[in-house]
Amino acid sequence: MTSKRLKIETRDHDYDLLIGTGVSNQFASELQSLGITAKTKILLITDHHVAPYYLEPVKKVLSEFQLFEYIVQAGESAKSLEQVDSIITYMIQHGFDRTSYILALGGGVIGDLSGFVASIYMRGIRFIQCPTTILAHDSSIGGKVGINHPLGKNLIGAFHQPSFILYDTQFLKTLPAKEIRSGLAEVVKHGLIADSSFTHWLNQHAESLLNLDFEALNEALYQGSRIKATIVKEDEKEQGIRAYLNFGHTLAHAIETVSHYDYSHGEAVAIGMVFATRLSERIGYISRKIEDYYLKLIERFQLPTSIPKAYNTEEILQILMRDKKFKQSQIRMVLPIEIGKVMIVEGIEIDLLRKIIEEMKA
Ligand SMILES: NC(=O)c1ccc[n+]([C@@H]2O[C@H](COP(=O)([O-])OP(=O)(O)OC[C@H]3O[C@@H](n4cnc5c(N)ncnc54)[C@H](O)[C@@H]3O)[C@@H](O)[C@H]2O)c1
Ligand SMILES: O=C(O)C(=O)C[C@@H](O)[C@H](O)[C@H](O)COP(=O)(O)O
Ligand SMILES: [Zn+2]
Repeated sequence: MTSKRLKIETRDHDYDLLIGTGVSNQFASELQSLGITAKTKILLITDHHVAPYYLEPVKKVLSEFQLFEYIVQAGESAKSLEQVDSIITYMIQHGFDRTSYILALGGGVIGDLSGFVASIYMRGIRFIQCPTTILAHDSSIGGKVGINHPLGKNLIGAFHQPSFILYDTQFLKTLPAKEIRSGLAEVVKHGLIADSSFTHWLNQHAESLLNLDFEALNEALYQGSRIKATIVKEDEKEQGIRAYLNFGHTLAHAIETVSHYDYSHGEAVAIGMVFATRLSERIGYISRKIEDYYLKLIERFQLPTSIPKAYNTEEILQILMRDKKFKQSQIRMVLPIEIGKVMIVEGIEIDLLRKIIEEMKA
């Protein structure tokens, strides 16, 4: 595909997402147009899986800038206060100031961690997202940045919008199969919450997407990003419809925590979407036929749809009760009402959640 540009509009500032196979060769000129000069310090943050593939190529295209690098251990454990502390110490020691930038080169973990550091370093500096996973088409847009607490996922964070997103889909060619499937779960989520024709398109293109057919992939990532950008524009701080982007996440975050992150985020979201769909059918918002359509779609992407028997239901429920969508202990969830449409439902009975969790332990 030729590259595409999408404007992300937020109250704080607008910024561009530049997406396409090979767009990293435009990286330097894009940074210049943001006003970044050779005097600006840029801290490249990446992880130890991504670094061997892409750190040197990115440093090469950005060689005219004053680059520093910080490599963290790959995986969810990097989203921790200890990691934030070490990066901030490095930045202070290396003279980073309020004109400096952070560049997040990696998946959602690196984007969330780097963005969080940017949001608090000297009360906030600018940052750039350079996503390297399919999933990060979601995490790089919209400014939700943060880290985990041992008691739960993403419980510490901020809203801090990036200044620019450069998404070179060529970087996806080294993704392990598990991460391809995981990222596609969030693409499917974008279809299911907002666009029935995109959902049907995804159903037809599951195989090409799983095989990293770049034409299909670029299209899917652009459409998913467009859906996310539209929602973020309308409700940047999640006062209303931004919660739709949380479809599947109420249970997902609990599954990730209970599994000690053995389940990837996208896998857990897949289980969570099946859970929310089943709940919606039980309450009577959707038919069994639509429930089946959702289940089959998620299965087509080779994603998990059940909960391991060994997981303790009461522990899952306890973690789930800390969901950020709940208000004054009232259970609020995003449930599907037709293909491509969801709504927020309040006052769900905990016993019904318990029953469905038990049923899903196939
Ligand atoms: N802020 C948001 O709006 C938002 C949205 C969705 C998810 N998230 C967060 O994103 C995180 C999940 O992101 P993720 O799935 O990208 O996980 P990740 O960043 O852990 O990446 C997954 C794995 O793939 C490796 N990897 C990354 N790019 C690679 C490449 N090009 N080639 C080979 N290996 C590569 C990583 O090292 C890691 O091992 C979760 O913490 C989730 O909570 C945030
Ligand atoms: O951007 C959003 O809003 C989302 O909910 C996107 C989700 O895919 C993402 O996993 C997000 O980090 C979840 O947010 P949280 O507020 O429930 O932690
Ligand atoms: Zn998510």
